[in-house]
Amino acid sequence: MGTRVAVAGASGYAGGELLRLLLAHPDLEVGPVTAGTSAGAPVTSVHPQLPQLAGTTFGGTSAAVLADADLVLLALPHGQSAALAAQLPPTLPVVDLGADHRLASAADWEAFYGGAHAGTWTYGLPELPGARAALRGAVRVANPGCYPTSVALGLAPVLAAGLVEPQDVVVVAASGTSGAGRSAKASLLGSEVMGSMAAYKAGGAHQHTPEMEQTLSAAAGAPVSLLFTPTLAPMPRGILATCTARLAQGTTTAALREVLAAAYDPEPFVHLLPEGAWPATASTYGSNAVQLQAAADPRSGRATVVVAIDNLGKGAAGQAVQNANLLLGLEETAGLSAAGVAP
Ligand SMILES: NC(=O)C1=CN([C@@H]2O[C@H](COP(=O)(O)OP(=O)(O)OC[C@H]3O[C@@H](n4cnc5c(N)ncnc54)[C@H](OP(=O)(O)O)[C@@H]3O)[C@@H](O)[C@H]2O)C=CC1
Ligand SMILES: CC(=O)N[C@@H](CCC(=O)OP(=O)(O)O)C(=O)O
Repeated sequence: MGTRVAVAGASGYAGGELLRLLLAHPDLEVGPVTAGTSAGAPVTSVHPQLPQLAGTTFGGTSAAVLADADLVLLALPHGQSAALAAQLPPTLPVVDLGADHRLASAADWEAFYGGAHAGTWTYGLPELPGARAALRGAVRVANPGCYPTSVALGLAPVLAAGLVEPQDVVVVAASGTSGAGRSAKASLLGSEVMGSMAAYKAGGAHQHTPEMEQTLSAAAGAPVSLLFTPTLAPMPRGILATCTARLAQGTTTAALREVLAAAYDPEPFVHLLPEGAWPATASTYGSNAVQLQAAADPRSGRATVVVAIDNLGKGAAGQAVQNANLLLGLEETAGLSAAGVAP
């Protein structure tokens, strides 16, 4: 029998994408599949795109059900993972797609999410320096947030190289509507989203701000201050993050690109585009790919790094499978594609 993977929150958007990836994975197979209000319903009634699971129904979510697997993927709303994970056998590998175990600072958790801080797990962004080795030896992994994945990959190398200043980083990012989860469907499918873009949680209020600062401060070796403005775009999937930061003295476009190329040329999923080409979400659609580009603007004194991902791919389920591969000692790229679906 292959390695069985349990998915909690399998009736959600991230859960559905996890199931799609697991069904195509050469070494993993779908184990217990659990949900909340959808428990008892056929999987295909929620995910008609997964005919291989005809005949399978969602189970109720409990530690006992999930423990009947070799690895557990938690795709539950924020605040729902910690209590459940605490009841699982400590040796059972778990990747949590939610935020419960991402932040080291209890004060930041309480300020942005509320409630008690559950603790910190190994942060699952394999392309960050040193992360891969830590993930290979980990049992519990906090999968990063969708926006923080894009921003960290864009800015960490240039901050680490001292090419931009750690203070006054500004990020404006657009997300597809699936980023808000299935439960937001009724309002997101309505006329208020189609044909319009809207900012939300602006003015430093978004819960991903401390997660971005945490990762980037570690990369820079100095505290990073960052203003993040998320926007909702009328598309089902994708994140386009536009990150700008003050240039350090003498930083050129060539220097930014050289550092990003050195960081990502060996990476199977992260692609620095040819100079002058800028990322588009469509190129990453349905994949675990990341596309990025950078330029220095001496006139404004700022660097721009633009990053595109699929929020459900590298922003959630793809990254979780990449982390699961590392935890289980499998080929890191197994079951994952860097090729997007286009047009
Ligand atoms: N969507 C995205 O792009 C990304 C999502 N994530 C994270 O993944 C997680 C899931 O997000 P997403 O798929 O978008 O959310 P959805 O709202 O689409 O799905 C939530 C899932 O959790 C289940 N659920 C809710 N409450 C409970 C409960 N009390 N007990 C058991 N199951 C419950 C739901 O089941 P049911 O519907 O049957 O009640 C559903 O399966 C979140 O933590 C999110 O932050 C991370 C990165 C990106
Ligand atoms: C469009 C939209 O609403 N996006 C969500 C993304 C949250 C999410 O999915 O959270 P994690 O990535 O932390 O798990 C938001 O901005 O809150």
